[in-house]
Amino acid sequence: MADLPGLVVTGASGRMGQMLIRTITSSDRARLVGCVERSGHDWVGRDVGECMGGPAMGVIVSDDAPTVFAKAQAVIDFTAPTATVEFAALAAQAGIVHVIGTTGMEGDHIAQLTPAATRAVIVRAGNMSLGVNLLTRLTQKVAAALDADWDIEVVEAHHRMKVDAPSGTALMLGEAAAQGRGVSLTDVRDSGRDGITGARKRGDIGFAAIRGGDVVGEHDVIFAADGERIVLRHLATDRAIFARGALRAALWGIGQKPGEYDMMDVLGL
Ligand SMILES: NC(=O)C1=CN([C@@H]2O[C@H](COP(=O)(O)OP(=O)(O)OC[C@H]3O[C@@H](n4cnc5c(N)ncnc54)[C@H](OP(=O)(O)O)[C@@H]3O)[C@@H](O)[C@H]2O)C=CC1
Ligand SMILES: O=C(O)C1=N[C@H](C(=O)O)C[C@H](O)C1
Repeated sequence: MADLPGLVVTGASGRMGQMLIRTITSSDRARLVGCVERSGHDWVGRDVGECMGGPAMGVIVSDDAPTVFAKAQAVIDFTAPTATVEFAALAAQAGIVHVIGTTGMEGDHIAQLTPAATRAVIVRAGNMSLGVNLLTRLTQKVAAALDADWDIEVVEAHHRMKVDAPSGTALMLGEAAAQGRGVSLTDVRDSGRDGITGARKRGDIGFAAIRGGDVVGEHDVIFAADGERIVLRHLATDRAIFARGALRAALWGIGQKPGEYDMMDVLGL
């Protein structure tokens, strides 16, 4: 057991934090060696199992990331962009793998990961599930096969607590569609339509976001032409799919050279 790779979870109290803790502690391929929450959080200093309403796990939640990272081979981080940038520097200092599930990262956040990736492995993806990563490849292939007579729209739905839009997954799918078409998403992205928007511009890739209830995550990529429509769809009904993907990414990352990777690399897609 002590030989298994040691993993840390940041944002331990979050929806994904708790799912990751359950996934790691029920796996026979890794062990949980630390949990991090921000200073002042009422879980800090308490056993994480008890915080989650179950038996003690022997892991005390800490707000001291550098000390906890020093005991681990990888950290799995589903938090928020500013926190993730800070954790990337600390993971690089400790020389451990940093698996990033955090979405809503803007260009400047992503640029700040580059120095860390010269010293350590970073695996980052807007969606860690096998299904979505397969859908991403399919989207690229379908987009490559069709011309701009086919309008591309990405529609996503998530729970009422989600703070970023379009979702990280929607952007992954949009990027794949743009790549398939041989264009840059920045040049053709159309998100947040409201009011008199004018007719749709040929070649644009549109995004629409629905927020409500407890929806785990739903994504449609629609290819709409005159007289016909293709819809590629992924429905997530359980956050365990993301946690399993993140665990797989952490174990894969431990054997790699420093650099920035994504789930396509991990899954070999
Ligand atoms: N890539 C993927 O496959 C998936 C990605 N996600 C993404 O993961 C992220 C988290 O989602 P979810 O678990 O639902 O969100 P939650 O809000 O439930 O959890 C976020 C956690 O991060 C902590 N956190 C936020 N900011 C900081 C900070 N500055 N320092 C330390 N901790 C911080 C929060 O602590 P506090 O409560 O104190 O704010 C909380 O514990 C989102 O970006 C989401 O889009 C989600 C699912 C799948
Ligand atoms: O915030 C979420 O919940 C999710 N976020 C990711 C995203 O932004 O795509 C992945 C998944 O859809 C759930």
